[in-house]
Amino acid sequence: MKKFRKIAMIAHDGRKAEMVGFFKDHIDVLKQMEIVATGTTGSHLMKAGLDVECKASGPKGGDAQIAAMIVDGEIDAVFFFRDPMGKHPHEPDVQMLMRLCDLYDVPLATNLSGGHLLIAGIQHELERPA
Ligand SMILES: O=C(CO)COP(=O)(O)O
Repeated sequence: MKKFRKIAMIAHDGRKAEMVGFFKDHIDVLKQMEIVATGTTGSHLMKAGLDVECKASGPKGGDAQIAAMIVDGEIDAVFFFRDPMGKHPHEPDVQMLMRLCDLYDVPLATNLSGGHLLIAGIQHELERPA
């Protein structure tokens, strides 16, 4: 199992409130890692209490920037709360990011329940003796 040092957090507009609630629920685990986020998601998360590295907004290339970090081996897990009912001009970037998670075997949670499970797995790893 890999160690979790840096994670990405992304939420479509219809899922941002959920992401902020998730962030607050798990802040004790999340504060042990570096967090990178797409622009608007990141600004919401910073207001909720932790330092977050903010990339461009999703429609302006933020997903693509995080995808490039995945290729470079910089991201250990991705929380991407997607809105399946929304239409997104940058859908190709979203697909690319998810494809690269699969290609590089980076764990990806695309909804709240998956997010809770992934956090539980990360917490377990962080607490395991080295
Ligand atoms: O569009 C997004 C993900 O595809 C999210 O981008 P923002 O966090 O900038 O809203």
